[in-house]
Amino acid sequence: MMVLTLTGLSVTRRRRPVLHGVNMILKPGEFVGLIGPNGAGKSSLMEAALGLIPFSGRSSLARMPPDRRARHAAYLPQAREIAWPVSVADLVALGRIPWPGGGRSGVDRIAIDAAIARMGLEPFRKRTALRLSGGEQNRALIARALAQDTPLLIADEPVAGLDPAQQLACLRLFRELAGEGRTVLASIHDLGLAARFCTRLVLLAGGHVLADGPVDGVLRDELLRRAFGISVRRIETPDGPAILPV
Ligand SMILES: Nc1ncnc2c1ncn2[C@@H]1O[C@H](COP(=O)(O)OP(=O)(O)OP(=O)(O)O)[C@@H](O)[C@H]1O
Repeated sequence: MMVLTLTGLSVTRRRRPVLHGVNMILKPGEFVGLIGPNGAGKSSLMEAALGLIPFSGRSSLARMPPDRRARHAAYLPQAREIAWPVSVADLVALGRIPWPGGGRSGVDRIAIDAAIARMGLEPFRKRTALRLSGGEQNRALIARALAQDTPLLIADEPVAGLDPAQQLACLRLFRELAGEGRTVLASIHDLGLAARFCTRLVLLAGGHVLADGPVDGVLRDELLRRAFGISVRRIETPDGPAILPV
């Protein structure tokens, strides 16, 4: 069973085409890193796949009715906006709205507590989410997405603004989710982290998929030069490759 199928997905923004006929199939157990330069179309791809912006082509997710879609995919948008002064626990509980208990059942409470624990947010449970640091707010929003308990997690730059330890914890968690049979699609700018944790990479540039496949096949010099205009130095370490842009 496919978790997400995109066929010929194209997006035009302000009459400018920004995504050109993208095809992508995501399967259970994949942690797919979406890499590419600023403006490549990574956010547009995720927003169109979710049915949040107009597109042409086909997204299996966007075709679902909204209630089913919310039980199939959780989304961490690039803009981390918390609109109201709710507690961290209440913010995470919002992830349960698509489910029958709506955040108040015993099942909901278990999912909420598990998400809070997984993101190390117990000390902040009762604190107003607006009074957290930027990185802590980010973790609370990831916890909300985890509480949604969906087969697919779409995360736009989930490690932006996190300290190095939290970056590792977040990506390790996403890898664990994939190990549990879920699917994660996340845009990541740090190529070294993407290489270490993702099971597959998709390289996007100018709205086109330049490469899609195993990490080593995508992080090739010639492809990176075409996409980013840079070369990289790759240093193999016991923890995976360190990738230094030069
Ligand atoms: N709301 C918008 N209205 C008009 N154009 C937009 C809008 N959002 C993005 N764009 C344009 O669409 C193109 C793709 O942007 P997108 O945000 O999808 O790229 P991205 O790969 O996510 O970039 P980044 O790495 O900087 O987040 C860019 O040229 C951008 O200027």
